[in-house]
Amino acid sequence: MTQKETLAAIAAGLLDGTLKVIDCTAPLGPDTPLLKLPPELADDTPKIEIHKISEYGDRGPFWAWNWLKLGEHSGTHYDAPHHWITGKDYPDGSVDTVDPQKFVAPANVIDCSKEAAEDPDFLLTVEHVKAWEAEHGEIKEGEWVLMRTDWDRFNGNEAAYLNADEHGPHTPGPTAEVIQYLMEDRKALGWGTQCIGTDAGAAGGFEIPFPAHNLLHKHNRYGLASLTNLDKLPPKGAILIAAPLKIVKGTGSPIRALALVAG
Ligand SMILES: O=C(O)C(=O)c1ccccc1S
Ligand SMILES: [Ca+2]
Ligand SMILES: [Mn+2]
Repeated sequence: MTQKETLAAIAAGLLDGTLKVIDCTAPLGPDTPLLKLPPELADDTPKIEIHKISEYGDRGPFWAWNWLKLGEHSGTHYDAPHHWITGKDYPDGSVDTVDPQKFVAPANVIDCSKEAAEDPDFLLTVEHVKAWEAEHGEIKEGEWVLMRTDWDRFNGNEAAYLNADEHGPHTPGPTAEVIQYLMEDRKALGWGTQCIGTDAGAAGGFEIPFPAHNLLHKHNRYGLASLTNLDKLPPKGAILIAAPLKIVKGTGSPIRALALVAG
């Protein structure tokens, strides 16, 4: 099949509905859960605000529009290499300089939903990833690897989504070795999760603090956080559209994550 025929088939599938578009994005507004870091360590992203400029009234008779107070790393969002000190020097490491060719790519979805339901501190290991590859096929260079935990079910309740106690947040994520493996052995495009960030909740206390951020961006690769509806994606075969806003020198951006899935 030629590229033209491939595109024509995609167009036909989109129009007749046999090629499904799955929304992998959480609602973005004042109720969006945001990361809470230890106050003695860091400042946090402020809550999202949506301010009305006009709504067909005396300040704009025929139109409605708002202005936003919005952090780059809010809701379903994209982490660019400049987000982390290990990626700070890449000339193509901010959201406005990442090659757009990287904004559409195949996705591997590793289902950890049962493990995460049993243990909120569940960590995906290289053994898990290799067992998954043995069943579904190898992760190929340039593909996304997404950790399905169905944590999006808590997204409407910030306390449940962050799941913190006196010891800190308890949310699932990867070991450092998994990210090392995906970056160095598989040359994956990046790593995505359904939790507040690409790292596990306890990752601040790991030997390499926040290893997913550290290693993804050290390798000039990308992260996705707060994804939804990964339960609607197959283990392999989906195409993920994950394009950040072209924020000048931006370290990340809220995105509308969309997956193309064969019907
Ligand atoms: O990239 C993020 O939004 C994120 O998860 C994060 C940001 C800053 C510090 C730690 C983390 S864990
Ligand atoms: Ca769902
Ligand atoms: Mn982020």
